Amino acid sequence: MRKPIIAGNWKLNKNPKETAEFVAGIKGKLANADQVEAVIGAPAVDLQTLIDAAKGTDLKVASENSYFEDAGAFTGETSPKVLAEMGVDYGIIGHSERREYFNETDEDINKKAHALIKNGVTPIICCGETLETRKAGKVNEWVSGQIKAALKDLSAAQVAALVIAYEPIWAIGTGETATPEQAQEVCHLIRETVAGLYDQTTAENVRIQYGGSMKPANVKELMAQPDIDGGLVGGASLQPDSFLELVHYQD
Ligand SMILES: O=C(CO)COP(=O)(O)O
Repeated sequence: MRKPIIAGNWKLNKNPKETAEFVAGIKGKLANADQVEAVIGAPAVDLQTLIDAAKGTDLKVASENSYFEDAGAFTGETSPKVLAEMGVDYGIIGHSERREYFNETDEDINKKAHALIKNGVTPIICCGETLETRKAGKVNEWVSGQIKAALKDLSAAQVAALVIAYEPIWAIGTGETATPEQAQEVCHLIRETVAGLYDQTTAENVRIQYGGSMKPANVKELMAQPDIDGGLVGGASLQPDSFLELVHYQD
């Protein structure tokens, strides 16, 4: 059974003070931790505050990006080894904003996945197509290509334990959500791709999130889809009440 995972991705929002305030706002209110995993992905400069504030709660912590080397002369980068030492649970990698604005390639993302796993941090690997690719009818080929590249040389056991986030770029921050059917179709394709690369058991274990304007008003119908196991949420994860509503979508 795949445990649903609702993860916020704060992007470049919130400072340490706002981070602590957010956690104070959800403290004692994650009532369904045995049924749904709740995660917040925060900027690197907020992670220590988030980890300290989340102690004693069921909230898990994610980084938004990390490098593929543990240490060395890599000015400005974030070490996956240090993230693990700090107690970070998940590492978001390959977000479309990183691919677009910071020129991250599929090869970088694969190296980052290996580095996180080596250090005991669970990757959340993002994929998704542009509107142009969708209009050209090339979603399947594009997304399965991203998945194959990101998972290169990972073992079946490693893939079964990680999380894949399908985020159609045209739905991110636009208010335009993919329909549950559109999201399900691609999440199913991702699971089929994993089954083809590995086996049915691995495909049945890997968790797949949808991301792109997920909010309290649409979370239920998206989560009702058989291949959608969670959400990666930007805007609607910034306020405690909205995040709590998403985590409690089953109520
Ligand atoms: O990019 C996203 C999460 O990683 C989605 O952002 P929004 O929920 O703001 O559309």
